[in-house]
Amino acid sequence: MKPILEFRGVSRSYESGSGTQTVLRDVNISIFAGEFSAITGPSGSGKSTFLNLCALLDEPTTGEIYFDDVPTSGLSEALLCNLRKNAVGMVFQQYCLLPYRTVLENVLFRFRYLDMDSAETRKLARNALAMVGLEGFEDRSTHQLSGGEMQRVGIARAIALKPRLLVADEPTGNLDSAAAAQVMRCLQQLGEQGDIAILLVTHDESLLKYTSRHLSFNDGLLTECE
Ligand SMILES: Nc1ncnc2c1ncn2[C@@H]1O[C@H](COP(=O)(O)OP(=O)(O)OP(=O)(O)O)[C@@H](O)[C@H]1O
Repeated sequence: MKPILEFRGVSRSYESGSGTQTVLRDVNISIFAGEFSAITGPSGSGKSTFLNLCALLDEPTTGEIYFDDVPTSGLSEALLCNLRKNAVGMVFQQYCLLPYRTVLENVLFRFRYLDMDSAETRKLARNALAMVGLEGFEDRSTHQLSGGEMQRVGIARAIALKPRLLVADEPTGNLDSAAAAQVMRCLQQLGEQGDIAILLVTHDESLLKYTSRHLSFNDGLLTECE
């Protein structure tokens, strides 16, 4: 099986007044469909930097990132933009929902700027809501939802276009343990369907029981944990 995403010799440095700070060092990893990977590590170890590279929001300083076997450094900004829109879904700690809009409107937001038939987008949005267990919630306003429900709307929005890769930065960071478990089970089920690779950054090691792979960063170095 070919990886969805492959890092070969990737490093990322930032320049500042005080010199160069290397945040990721020689990262080599392949990410496959059906995997649900947890990414842990101390604060400042490079987790979000890695996630931003995976979501193609940033570029390596050295090395190459392959998306579906294609080296991304050779892609035009238009093609990269297309990949970001269609092939990558993102879930945020703060949910980032439109306030006082319905659940369905929030998921439909994923289709803005896309030239798609509205009957088709509504069908995809409803399917995505069903996949996260929110069938029947379509017409509720987001301010009537619990935190766990809001995050599942965030996941539905992220998967509505059937991305190849789902990246989630601390998606349970604002949730109590019961709601966090609900969100993790939802992500686990999505991963088990086998079409998508899920990358989850978390500080909470108790969530590792839901994931199929554990990657850990320490001072910019990636370790695969057993
Ligand atoms: N755009 C940037 N410019 C300069 N330095 C940056 C930038 N983004 C991140 N850094 C630095 O890179 C290092 C790693 O940051 P990153 O956000 O990837 O860590 P993290 O492991 O996600 O941390 P946390 O768990 O606190 O979110 C930090 O020292 C941070 O200050």
